[in-house]
Amino acid sequence: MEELRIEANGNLGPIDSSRIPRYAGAATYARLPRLDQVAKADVTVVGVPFDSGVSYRPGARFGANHIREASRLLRPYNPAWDVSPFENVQVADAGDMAVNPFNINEAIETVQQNALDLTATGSKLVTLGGDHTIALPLLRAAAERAGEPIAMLHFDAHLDTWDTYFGAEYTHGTPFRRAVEEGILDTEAISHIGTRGPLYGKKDLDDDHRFGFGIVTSADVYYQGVLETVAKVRDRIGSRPLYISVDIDVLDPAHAPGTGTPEAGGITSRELLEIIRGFRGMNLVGADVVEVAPAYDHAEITGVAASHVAYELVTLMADKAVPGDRFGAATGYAAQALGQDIRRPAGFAAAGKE
Ligand SMILES: N=C(N)NCCCC(=O)O
Ligand SMILES: [Zn+2]
Ligand SMILES: [Zn+2]
Repeated sequence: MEELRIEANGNLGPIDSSRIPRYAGAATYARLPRLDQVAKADVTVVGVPFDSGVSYRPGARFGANHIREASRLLRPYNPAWDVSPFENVQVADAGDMAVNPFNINEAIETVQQNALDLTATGSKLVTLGGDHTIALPLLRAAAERAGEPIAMLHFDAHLDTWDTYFGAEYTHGTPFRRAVEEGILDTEAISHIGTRGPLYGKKDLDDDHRFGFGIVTSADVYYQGVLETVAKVRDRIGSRPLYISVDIDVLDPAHAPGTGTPEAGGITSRELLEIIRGFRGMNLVGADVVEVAPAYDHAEITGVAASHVAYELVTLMADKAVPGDRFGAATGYAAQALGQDIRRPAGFAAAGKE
C-alpha cells in the first residue's frame, strides 16, 4: 500500500510517513515515487549496481540499495536551506541500470546510454553507485547534455587520475584521467576535495597537476575550515555547468567504514554536508555518490551518510535561489533562531558575494 504525498504544487512526494511507517515496504530513495509513477521528473535518482572496476575490496555493487534503505528517515523539508526539495521539483527514483558485471567496456557504454536516456527530456541525474569507474560515462553524458566541457568537483580520498591497473584503462582509480584525455572536463574548473593518503609516487601529483586539477586536501579542510574551502572552490568554478562526484571514502573511516579503499584522516560528514550547502546558487547539472560497500558498514553509518549527501545534492538541484543572493548555508537553523547569521566571520559575507 503506497501513499505518496501530493506536494503543494502538485508534485508527487515521498510516501507519507505519518500514514505508512517509514520502515514498511520496498525502498526507493527517500521513499520517493518511482520514475514510472510520475509524468516527468526534474531530478532523477538512479542506481548503478557495478563494482567490477575495484582494486581492493569489492561490494559497491550493493551500494545503491543500501543507500535507499538508509534513506527512509529523510524528511521532506531541508531546514539548512529553507527548501522542500521534493515540493520545488519532481524527484523520482528510476531504479537500477542493468550493467554487465563481466564486461567493463560494455558496462560503461550502458551507463552512458542510460544516463543520456534519463536526461533526454531535461531531467538532472543523481547517481548512486557502484564503484568510481561509473563516473566516466556519467561525465560523458553530462558534458553531452551541457553541450560543452563541464566543471567538476571530486570529493575523494583518492585522486582517481591514475593511468592503468594491470593494464586496464577503465577502473575505479582512473576515471578522471580518462575524462581529461577525452576533453569532456573544463580543465580551468576541476578540483579534488578531501584528498589524502599514500600515493605510488610524486609523479601522481605532477600528472594530476598537469591535467589541471586543483587539490584541497583533507588537511586543508581541517586547517582552513568549511567557509574558506567553499570560497576557493566557488571562485574557481563560478557559474559553469558543474558535476559533483562524491566518493564516500572522502569521509573518515569513522564516518564511512563501508567502503572499499578506506584511508585514515578524512573529513567528517558534517564538513561534507556543510561544504555542499555552501555551493548554493552554483549550476549543478549532475552528481554521483559512489563507493558505498555495505558489507563493511556498521549500523548503516555509511549508508546514512551517503543518503544525506545525496539529499543535499538533490536540494542544490531543486533550489531556486538566485545566484549571489545568498552565500553558503546562510539560512541555517541557528541563524534563523538567532535572527542573524552566526556562521560567517566578519567581512566574509561581502567577500563571498558573486
Ligand atoms: N576510487 C577509489 N575509491 N579508489 C581508488 C583506489 C585505487 C588504488 O587502489 O590505488
Ligand atoms: Zn576513493
Ligand atoms: Zn574514487
